[in-house]
Amino acid sequence: MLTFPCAKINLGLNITADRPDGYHDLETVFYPVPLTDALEIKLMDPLFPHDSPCDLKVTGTQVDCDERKNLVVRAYELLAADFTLPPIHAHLHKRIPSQAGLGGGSSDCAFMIRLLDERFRLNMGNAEMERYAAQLGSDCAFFITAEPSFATGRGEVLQPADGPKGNLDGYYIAIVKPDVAVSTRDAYSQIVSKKPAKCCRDIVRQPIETWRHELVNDFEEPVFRMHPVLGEIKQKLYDMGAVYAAMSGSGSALFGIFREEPKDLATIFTNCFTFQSVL
Ligand SMILES: C[C@@](CO)(OP(=O)(O)O)[C@H](O)COP(=O)(O)OP(=O)(O)OC[C@H]1O[C@@H](n2ccc(N)nc2=O)[C@H](O)[C@@H]1O
Ligand SMILES: Nc1ncnc2c1ncn2[C@@H]1O[C@H](COP(=O)(O)OP(=O)(O)O)[C@@H](O)[C@H]1O
Repeated sequence: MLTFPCAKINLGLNITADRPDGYHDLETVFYPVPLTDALEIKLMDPLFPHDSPCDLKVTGTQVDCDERKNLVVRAYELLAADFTLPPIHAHLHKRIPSQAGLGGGSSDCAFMIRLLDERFRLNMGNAEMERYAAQLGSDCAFFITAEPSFATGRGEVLQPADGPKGNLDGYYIAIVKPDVAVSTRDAYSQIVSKKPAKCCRDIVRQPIETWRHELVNDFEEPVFRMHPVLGEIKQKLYDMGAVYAAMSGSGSALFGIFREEPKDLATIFTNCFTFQSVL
């Protein structure tokens, strides 16, 4: 059985408070984008010699973590503690860049939970799958439905991001991934949390032309200070005609939203993806 875990971008991201558990409260609009990994599972032959009941092979772009610690394996182990699951082979083909703020690892584990639920008829509803996903990472729960969502709490409290102006159907989204790695934990350590003047959910309901002046990702200021090239890429996306451009999550990927398909992006940026936003 095969599935395609998608990436996300953050339309606005405000870190609103420090929490006693060491995490931060935030407000963000998660928006799914059709840049995907591929994830397949197959039943393991009972005679196949195995160390782990989830035998994972990873291909494609590099992931900086041991296969046994991969979030796909951790999702299997989390469910295997509560459900009877047979041993499986999993194949993950990575296309979503890592340490990009695009939620690639989070998406893989949420899609693994969905895949296991469907294949082995675990009969979990979305709410139960979201609870499992949230145990693996703060933004994992969003990927269970991967619908545009307004997120609060650690990122796991989700509501539909309603409002027609938040729907980017027909627009082109360009994602640029510079050769800079940003650790999410380090990025959070640079943040001074505060409530925004206006909530990002309300701003994305406004006409997209207003976003440039109102929609903020709080990580940009400290991360651009550490890596000025990221601010330069954001400006370049505006110079190329983006109606809105920002960093995604804690970086280092930048995205631009365009009315017309941006031309020659690949000649300007070495690692970039463009697609029309159709949900
Ligand atoms: C910043 C965001 C914004 O969407 O995305 P990415 O840039 O990673 O895509 C998310 O909050 C990332 O969520 P996720 O990547 O799941 O984070 P986790 O694995 O739960 O936590 C990694 C580390 O980030 C910090 N962390 C994370 C979430 C949060 N609300 N407060 C935090 O302080 C903690 O230091 C934690 O140890
Ligand atoms: N399936 C996976 N894909 C990507 N990263 C993974 C995966 N499983 C575990 N990881 C670890 O999680 C970290 C964060 O995942 P990543 O996809 O880079 O998220 P983001 O770019 O949103 O911060 C990676 O640097 C890697 O060490």
